[in-house]
Amino acid sequence: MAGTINKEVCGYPLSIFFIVVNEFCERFSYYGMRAVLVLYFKYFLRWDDDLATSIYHTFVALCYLTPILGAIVADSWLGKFKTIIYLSIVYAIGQVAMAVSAIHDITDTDRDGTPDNMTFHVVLSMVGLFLIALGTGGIKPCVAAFGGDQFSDHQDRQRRTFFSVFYLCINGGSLLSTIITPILRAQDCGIHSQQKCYSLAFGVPAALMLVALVVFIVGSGMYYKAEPQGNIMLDVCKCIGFAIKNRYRHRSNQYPKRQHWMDWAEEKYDKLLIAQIKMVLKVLFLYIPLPMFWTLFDQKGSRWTLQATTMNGYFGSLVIQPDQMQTVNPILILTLVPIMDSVIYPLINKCGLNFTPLKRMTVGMLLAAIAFVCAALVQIEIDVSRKQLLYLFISSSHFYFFFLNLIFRKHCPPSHQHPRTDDITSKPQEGNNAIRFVNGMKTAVNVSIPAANFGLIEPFSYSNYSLIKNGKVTFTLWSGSQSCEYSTDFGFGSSYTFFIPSTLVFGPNCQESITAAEDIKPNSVHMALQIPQYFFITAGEVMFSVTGLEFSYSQAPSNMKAVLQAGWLFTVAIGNFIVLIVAELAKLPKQWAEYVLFASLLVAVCFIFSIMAYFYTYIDPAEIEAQFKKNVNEDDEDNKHKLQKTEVEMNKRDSIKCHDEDDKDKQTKM
Ligand SMILES: NCC(=O)N[C@@H](CCC(N)=O)C(=O)O
Repeated sequence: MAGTINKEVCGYPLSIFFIVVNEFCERFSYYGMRAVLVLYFKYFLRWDDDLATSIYHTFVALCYLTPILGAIVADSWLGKFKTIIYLSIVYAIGQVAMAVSAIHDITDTDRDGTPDNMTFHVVLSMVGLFLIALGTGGIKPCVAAFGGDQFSDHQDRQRRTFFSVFYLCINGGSLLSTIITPILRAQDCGIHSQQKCYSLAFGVPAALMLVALVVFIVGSGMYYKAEPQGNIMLDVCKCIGFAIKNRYRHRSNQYPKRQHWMDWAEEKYDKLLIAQIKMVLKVLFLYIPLPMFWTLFDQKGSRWTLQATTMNGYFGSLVIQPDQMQTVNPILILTLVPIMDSVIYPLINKCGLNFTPLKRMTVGMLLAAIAFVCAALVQIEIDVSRKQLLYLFISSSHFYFFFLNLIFRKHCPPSHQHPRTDDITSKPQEGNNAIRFVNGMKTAVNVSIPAANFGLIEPFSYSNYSLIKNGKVTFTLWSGSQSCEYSTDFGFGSSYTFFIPSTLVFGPNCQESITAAEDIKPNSVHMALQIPQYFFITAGEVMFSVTGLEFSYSQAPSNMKAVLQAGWLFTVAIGNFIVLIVAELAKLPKQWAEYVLFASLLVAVCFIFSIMAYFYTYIDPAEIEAQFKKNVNEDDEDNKHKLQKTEVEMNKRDSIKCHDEDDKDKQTKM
């Protein structure tokens, strides 16, 4: 580090405290918003699964395309500090826009609980997501590098510890937010009507982004702020462009071939820069198959969350929301990273196996493929249970309504017979339960719970369905001035018809009198079945992602570490685009088949990657650079030597000349 750090605590610059806290809050903000995003698309904006998944992955892809932009702005223009400040403001505005877009009351003019001008909500949320992608991606390559800048050259150990703590902060922030924001989303809130509280679920991440910004600004006086060094990316592009042009100009056979096509830039560019670009290109070539890993990895937040909505979230007395299942990933990261580093890798080494970074990444890919096979098996289990439920539904409702029709005909004149409300034939969304009442009494009955009112149910008539969350619910039934209570427990995704018999006696409770018909059974496949797929994908992430980050850093030349980091993040962006393309092209009718397709594609890509990795030779960029510098110095020494020799000879000649002239002068004077 070129600057001086004044304040240090336990050998660490105090400034990194602000950077680490900033990262924690920023990742909380990002992952918290992302955890509920696909459900917001589906249930608030009312998009179908495919559109929700497509827009989700487009957003994630954009978040990993913008790091290139952030790196260019920081390196060539504003510097990292200012780039982080300005883009964090953009980011916070985006989060606020998302929170506002989720307030249904803004356009709910008829106050029925649903937005009346969906265009307003869609446009505002899309603008918000664009600003967030610009902010989060833009600052991503800057914050880590800015943290690294705070250390002096002799603080290598501390810098390494900083990066570990930094990674743990990422996952700590992500863990907390993926627990908290789904809880906030599951709350009911609103001014005129109570709806799922997406505005709060986006509002808290917005507040955390503001905290991140304030914390970063508070540390301002303590940072080492390196000046922008000029845009290395531009130099790299120009050098590659020149090499291609020069090669094309000299395409005829009369020109001797060069060892590497980049050597055609030698006429104009420094040999060291050319060597550095060769190192980068070698790694970038190896990156080509990597996006497929991210294609599978990032479906945790979309397809897997949607899968969880069709499952049973009861863990004893604890109820897990579908989007909260994503917390399994950071929990496993926080435990698996230390276990891998201190137990698994040393054990493999002890067995005499050379578990190189590229081998680890290959195994990481295979683990991700296994995770998708697990997801497919879970999906098959869900599909089978649904088929059984549909059969049960058809048989129970047929029997039930045959029975009701008999009662209607007996008690009710044709003019009073009301048509039956449309039966639900598929599982209610979001793990809710669809409930309706049938009034078999000769008087009207009002049924209500704190969260819903079934309204006044006419004699021998049906109420509409109401969606009710899981857990214990107490219904209050009113007829004139008489009332009674009926309580029952609901699971996830069921449908019930409750029958109020003509013989109902109102009293303190009517528990025994009301009969329930289970039209659709609650979700029976337990969410715990998703744990194996989360375990495999996270173990894969530790082997692939953590190793990949380290590999990208260690194989990059000193002045292009950021270039390769941007390249690494670019593979994540491409991976998310592949989800869109494959899902769109394949259009498989069965979800499990799509999971198997993705797993097979990753195995195929993994095979190609292992062949490429076999031919890769690891390098020590610092050594190569030192060699070049030595050669240049030796050349310089030679040149200096030659120059000195020439100067001496010239001086000699001059002095002889001078002597001659002096002699001549002397002779003339004499
Ligand atoms: N477990 C998620 C995680 O650690 N994510 C990191 C790295 C993501 C990536 N694709 O490189 C993060 O910075 O969010």
